[in-house]
Amino acid sequence: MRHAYSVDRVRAAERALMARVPEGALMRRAAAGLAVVCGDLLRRNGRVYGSRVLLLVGSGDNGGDTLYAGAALARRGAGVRAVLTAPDKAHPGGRAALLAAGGRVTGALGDIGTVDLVVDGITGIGGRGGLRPDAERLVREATAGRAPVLAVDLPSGVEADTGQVLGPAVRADATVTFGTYKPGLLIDPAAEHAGALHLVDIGLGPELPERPDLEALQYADVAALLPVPSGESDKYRRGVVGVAAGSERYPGAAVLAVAGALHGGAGAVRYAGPGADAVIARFPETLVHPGRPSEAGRVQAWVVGPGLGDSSASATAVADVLASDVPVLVDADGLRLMDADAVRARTAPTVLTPHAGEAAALLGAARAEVEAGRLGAVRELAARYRATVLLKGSTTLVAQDGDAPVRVNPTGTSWLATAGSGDVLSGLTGSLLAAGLDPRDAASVGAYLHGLAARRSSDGAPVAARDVAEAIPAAWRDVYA
Ligand SMILES: NC(=O)C1=CN([C@@H]2O[C@H](COP(=O)(O)OP(=O)(O)OC[C@H]3O[C@@H](n4cnc5c(N)ncnc54)[C@H](O)[C@@H]3O)[C@@H](O)[C@H]2O)[C@@H](O)CC1
Ligand SMILES: Nc1ncnc2c1ncn2[C@@H]1O[C@H](COP(=O)(O)OP(=O)(O)O)[C@@H](O)[C@H]1O
Ligand SMILES: [K+]
Repeated sequence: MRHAYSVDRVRAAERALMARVPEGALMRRAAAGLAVVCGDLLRRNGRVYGSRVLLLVGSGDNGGDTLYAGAALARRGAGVRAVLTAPDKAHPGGRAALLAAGGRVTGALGDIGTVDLVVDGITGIGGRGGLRPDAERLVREATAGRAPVLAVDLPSGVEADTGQVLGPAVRADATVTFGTYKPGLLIDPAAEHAGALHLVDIGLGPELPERPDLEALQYADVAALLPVPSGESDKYRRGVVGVAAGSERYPGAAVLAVAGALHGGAGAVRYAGPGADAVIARFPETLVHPGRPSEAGRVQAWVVGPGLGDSSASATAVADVLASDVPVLVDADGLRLMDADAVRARTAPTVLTPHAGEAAALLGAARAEVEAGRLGAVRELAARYRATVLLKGSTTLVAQDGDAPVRVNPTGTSWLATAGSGDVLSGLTGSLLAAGLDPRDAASVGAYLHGLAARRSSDGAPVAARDVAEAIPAAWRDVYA
């Protein structure tokens, strides 16, 4: 599991650790780790000795880390120049170390044409509200060349706790972060500014609380959660998932949701609705019923919503499913048709899977607001609907009502932004629910496999939703291996 902690908790842990170690030890550890990554980057296109490194140094400890790392590079023969945003406030120890190692300190940027690496040490966890105008100008000019940009702790200007980008911010090729990930490194739009992530251990682990603010499943976590049949299993014990999706107008949504559901670990898929003929033509293994969900037979979880359209029959299907006593996943048109009180009154789990536009409609906000502040939006929805909420998009987040950490999905590709791929995800996730995963696990494992399947089937080229569904078994095998 990859964890992220908010700034307050990072600072509290740092205070506890600092009380136990010699003064300056943490900054030395951070700077040493930073210098190693700088060295690796420089060696990719040459070597450290004789290379030219430009440090952008702010007035806090983020600048201090950067100056000490610059000193280490200067000792290895790099030509290191530091531009200070506030010369009288730069970290005195770091500045002295750089000068003693033969580095230079200036107030002006000078020629950037020959620079091999730009290190952004303007702000870390102490930065707020985007870069100030003078820092913004410096960053713009310093990063106009071809040299890679490495951010220290965080790309300066992004919000560490939320992933918001409230003003101008550094765009880095890579970020070296200390002690633990911060939420902003994992959530777009800030995550897009961070590039490749490197975590440097400074000994903070034992001081951090057990429960992170954010977590990301890794291969091994997902493998441990996948429902795998045993000798005792039969199709009913593995769970039956019901799919209430599609309409005369959108029969394809029914087919795609069923395609996802067939690959999610349930033992059987029941389909209820007007797309029965289309479903059976494509997937003869489906148990179909042309009428309402409550008459379709017993299931262990329902998926309702994709392609339902607006008819009275679709409203009935949503109400039917919400009245059931099994876990329910509501997606797409179902999110519009559902009665909020009926959702809140449910005793079995409910999973809502909106994209940003649907989330905005549920919150009475603008879509852009949701996209800019995903973490706040997903938490708010989970609390309002007393549900598990999977917010789709460039960063998929899963939040549950209560204080469990929010999950951020590490897989996926922007090629997933294609019609129908959400239908596949809802079927897949519903199938995991029917197989017995708890709602938070089902949603995060569903998103993980879906993203991996998309990457596998895309491999850098456009994909269609059905390609994603077909690649789910390969993604499953990847994880399980
Ligand atoms: N606290 C610790 O024990 C450790 C901290 N470390 C480093 O220290 C950093 C935190 O240091 P600080 O708390 O001094 O804070 P920062 O260095 O992140 O930033 C604070 C400084 O930036 C200025 N600033 C704030 N917002 C700005 C903006 N929008 N534009 C331009 N300047 C702005 C402030 O005036 C302040 O002087 C971490 O990110 C990390 O890099 C590491 O050395 C590891 C140990
Ligand atoms: N920019 C993006 N980067 C990564 N994944 C994305 C992006 N945009 C959308 N997705 C993913 O693509 C899928 C689209 O789902 P959805 O919006 O419901 O589409 P549809 O309704 O057409 O099925 C979701 O899994 C979502 O997370
Ligand atoms: K920084």
